[in-house]
Amino acid sequence: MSDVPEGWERKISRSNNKEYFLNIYTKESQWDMPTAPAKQQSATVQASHLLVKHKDSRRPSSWREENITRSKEEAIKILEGFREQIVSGEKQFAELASQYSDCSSAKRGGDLGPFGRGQMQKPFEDATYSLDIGEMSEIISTDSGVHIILRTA
Ligand SMILES: Cn1nc(-c2ccccc2)cc1C(=O)N[C@H](Cc1nc2ccccc2[nH]1)C(=O)O
Repeated sequence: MSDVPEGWERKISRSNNKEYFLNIYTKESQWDMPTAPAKQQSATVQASHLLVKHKDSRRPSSWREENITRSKEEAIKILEGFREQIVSGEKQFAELASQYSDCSSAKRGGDLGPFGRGQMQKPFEDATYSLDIGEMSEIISTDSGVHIILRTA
């Protein structure tokens, strides 16, 4: 049986008895035989966010409010309040995101799913990639509004 490149482990799927390959560093798996040593950093990250839009947002409208007129300063104050409630443990991130986020991901507790570099607005991408898993960002600003980000994977 041919060996696998460095960092990969051969496994047998319990669901269909087929062979698959596990990256021992990132715990990502694939069906195809790897042809190179396993990458030690995952290409994608996963995060949830709570977005508060303002009148200068790229699209000053959301599922919560048809016409958003608050100023950026007001949006930051609102978001600071949410961040304090999360840091104190009074509220959970997903609870506040689902109720107050101006992003349509609110319906998933703010979860954006996995994404790689080049997919999200740069300030958002850089902030997420600089977080450790489980860490919450300070308030960051994009063309969409102001956000707090919780990195989840
Ligand atoms: C990037 N993205 N993913 C979703 C999403 C993901 C999962 C389930 C439902 C919606 C919504 C969006 C999105 O761009 N939403 C925009 C607001 C917004 N702008 C963002 C900029 C960066 C990251 C997330 C952002 N979300 C909107 O609703 O006006």
